[in-house]
Amino acid sequence: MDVDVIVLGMGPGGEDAAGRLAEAGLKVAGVEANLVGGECPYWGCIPSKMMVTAANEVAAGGLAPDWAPVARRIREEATDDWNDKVAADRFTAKGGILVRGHGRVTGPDEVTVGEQVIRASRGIVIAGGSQPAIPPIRGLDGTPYWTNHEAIETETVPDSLVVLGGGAIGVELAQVFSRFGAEVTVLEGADRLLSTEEPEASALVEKVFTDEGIGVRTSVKVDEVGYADGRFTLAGVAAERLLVTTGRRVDLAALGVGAIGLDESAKAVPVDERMRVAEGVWALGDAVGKGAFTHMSVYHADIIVRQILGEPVHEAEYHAVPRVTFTDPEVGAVGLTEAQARERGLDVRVSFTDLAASTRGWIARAEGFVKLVAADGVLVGATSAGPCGGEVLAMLTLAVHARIPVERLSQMIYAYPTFHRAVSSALPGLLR
Ligand SMILES: Cc1cc2nc3c(=O)[nH]c(=O)nc-3n(C[C@H](O)[C@H](O)[C@H](O)COP(=O)(O)OP(=O)(O)OC[C@H]3O[C@@H](n4cnc5c(N)ncnc54)[C@H](O)[C@@H]3O)c2cc1C
Ligand SMILES: NC(=O)c1ccc[n+]([C@@H]2O[C@H](COP(=O)([O-])OP(=O)(O)OC[C@H]3O[C@@H](n4cnc5c(N)ncnc54)[C@H](O)[C@@H]3O)[C@@H](O)[C@H]2O)c1
Repeated sequence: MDVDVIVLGMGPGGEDAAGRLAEAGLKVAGVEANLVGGECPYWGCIPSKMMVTAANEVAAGGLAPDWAPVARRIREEATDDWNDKVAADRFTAKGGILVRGHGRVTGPDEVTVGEQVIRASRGIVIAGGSQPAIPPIRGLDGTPYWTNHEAIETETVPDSLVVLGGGAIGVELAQVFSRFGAEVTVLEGADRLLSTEEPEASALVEKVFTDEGIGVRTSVKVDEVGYADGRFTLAGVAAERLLVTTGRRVDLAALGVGAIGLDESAKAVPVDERMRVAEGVWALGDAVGKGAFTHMSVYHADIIVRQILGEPVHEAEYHAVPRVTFTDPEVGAVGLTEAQARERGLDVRVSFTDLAASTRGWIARAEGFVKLVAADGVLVGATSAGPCGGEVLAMLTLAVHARIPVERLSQMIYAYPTFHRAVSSALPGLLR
């Protein structure tokens, strides 16, 4: 088959790129091995945030800890029982050609799916996303451990759960299952949860978890997993279920990118600032290792689509990448942490404000904080943790993205009494 563009992988980034290119009148083949929409709508962001929303209502006392309606909502509203007909129809209605199956790049303008060879005259977009990275722990292979897929699909809450890996997925799901009645222990290899975020964020989440009865063990090295009589045992903890959330990996060999001269043992598909891999080949999203977030996939897709359509395009920038971990309290962060800024040799200034010191924080009895990291008179990073940490993050993302001088930010009027007013309390600490 001859087309204009092949999009290999129809996750959030691939689906967006393929749909927009098809709408613009190009002949687009979207290749998908599993479900059109990818990880985010079926096993990631959307169902996990439905779980988080329900868990927060349980914790607030507004909802009984009954899992059945949560599982039903995920099945009926989020995933259509893990059926992508709506998404597939949406793409074909735009004129796109959906090719189901596992595709491999077999040349600079060619992707092969089973017996079918597809050739593209305008380009290939590699959008294969990522898969759970499973550590090579003795005894783990062959056991019925969960990844995010089984955790999202579950119709029952286990009586006990060990979560291996205290990153974003691990902490969000640990709190959900705990609030729905499971006895949960998080085992983290690093010396703190959310180890890539500010240490104050880790301390806050660890404190809240401990207060809620979630076991937290850090600096844990798991050498062996035992599984017998329906129970897992690892690092001295026994539980009905084991959820492995130890990061994600990109399988370059499965994408066949050796055919265009790439090292298939690399961790990610290498791209330049316009997401170009080679002449007529682009890549996006989790596959390029520049932040595994849906908003990054769609950001990349926009840069690629504009080039293919000959529209004005900007280069990808990574100084203001926002991320939100949807624990309660939420941890929102953008740009560099203090440690990362110091590692870069920047002349760093830091300021910290406890949310409880702000009027709204005090009224809401909120736990959280705002931490600002500045260099050369502009914010280079910030963390907003609290009940609306992900929303307070918006103004901080704008400030880091647009490099608004700290001085100018300190002249702004902050509505009273809001959580974001804590930012105005932290700013003077950067100016002194
Ligand atoms: C539990 C969980 C919660 C998350 N929560 C959030 C959140 O709150 N906010 C956020 O921003 N991000 C979140 N993420 C991350 C987000 O889901 C991913 O960053 C996003 O889905 C990546 O999009 P993508 O388009 O790069 O790839 P993916 O979503 O991984 O999709 C890639 C697609 O390509 C297909 N594919 C791969 N290889 C081939 C091949 N060779 N041939 C054919 N098809 C192929 C796959 O089947 C898949 O459908 C979460 C992830 C998880 C697991
Ligand atoms: N709210 C969000 O935006 C959101 C939510 C979930 C996931 N995501 C995305 O998905 C990505 C993957 O999530 P994740 O939580 O799987 O990965 P992660 O890389 O964020 O965290 C993995 C954690 O597991 C630990 N770990 C690794 N190997 C271990 C081992 N053998 N024993 C014990 N601990 C071990 C790491 O130290 C790390 O803390 C995230 O980085 C994020 O980009 C985003």
